Amino acid sequence: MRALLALEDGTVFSGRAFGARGEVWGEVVFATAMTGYQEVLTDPSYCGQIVVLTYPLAGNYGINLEDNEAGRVWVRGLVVREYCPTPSNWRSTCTLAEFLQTHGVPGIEGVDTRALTRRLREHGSMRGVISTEDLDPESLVAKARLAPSLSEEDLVSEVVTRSAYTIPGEGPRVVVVDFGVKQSILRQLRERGCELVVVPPTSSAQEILALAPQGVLLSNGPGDPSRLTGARDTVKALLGRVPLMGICLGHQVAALSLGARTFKLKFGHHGINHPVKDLATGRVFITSHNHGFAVDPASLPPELEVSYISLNDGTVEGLRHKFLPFFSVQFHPEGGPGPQDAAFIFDRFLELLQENVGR
Ligand SMILES: NC(=O)CC[C@H](N)C(=O)O
Repeated sequence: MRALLALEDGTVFSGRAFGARGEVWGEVVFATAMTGYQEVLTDPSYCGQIVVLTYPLAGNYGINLEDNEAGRVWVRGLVVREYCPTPSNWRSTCTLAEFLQTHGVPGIEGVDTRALTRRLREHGSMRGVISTEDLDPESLVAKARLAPSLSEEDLVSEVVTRSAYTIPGEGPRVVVVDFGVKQSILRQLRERGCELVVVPPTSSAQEILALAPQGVLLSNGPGDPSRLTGARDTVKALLGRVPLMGICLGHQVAALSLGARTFKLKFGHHGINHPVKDLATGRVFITSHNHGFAVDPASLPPELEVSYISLNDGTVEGLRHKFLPFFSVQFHPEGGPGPQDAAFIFDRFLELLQENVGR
């Protein structure tokens, strides 16, 4: 069955449908990881986006029961060069197309993803529509132009927990403020023995402090961080009262709470081999990235310092507070997908909790 992908700049790509039938719109972004499509599809940070995989073959190792980052697919649509309907892997329980069908998400294959990626790289991320129903290119382009931008959508409230829940552990109690948390982040904290209380992002500072946490983790999540003014004020009230760590959206919200600004990157960082440099040691780490926004270094207040930068484009990739127990990373120390070379960041967080015991 034929499917079309139309972009707001008027470009239309024709391909074959796989996965669910239907029509979806979203911000079209390219992701450069060669593996890890299951983690990408289920990462709540991708809510609102149509993902183009630059690696030309998808589906060859199927879908398994262990690699989900959430209980459902969050990307709105998937674009690939070639879909493999015959997966071969001992863990595979279904095909990529079946997985997309189950979750009602359309895929389109047979697209010249190299040409598409070059266009996104030149023009920046764009709104787009995938359809298996409306095969009129002009009408689809018009729909792409009418679609809301990512910044106009309230995506965080779509993906988060409605009520708090606890994951038991023998170690320090950590409150995770859920903006769309990935399972891999919770896993990293659980492996270090933490007792986790995952709370909705609408929780107030008093509600969070009433849980007597030894630390608070601000999670990853979808959309434009500058929309989250309530969470920004909550983080401001928590700063200095409890050790804090932010990852990706959590990092951006924390920066905003300290008066910094965020801005939209042209086409974002979505991949698993992004080099970042630790400015304190000069050491370089290969890290997993998934962000379309970044903190403006010119807007940082004097009490915040940049701890990591991207070696690809100089983007701020980490922050540290000079006096208060707070640090954050824009990249993903948990991998999922991607290398866990920077998983020691979670150890740093636990050290920060220990340092602050009894304060
Ligand atoms: N993975 C994330 O938390 C992404 C943060 C934010 N939505 C961005 O695109 O920059």
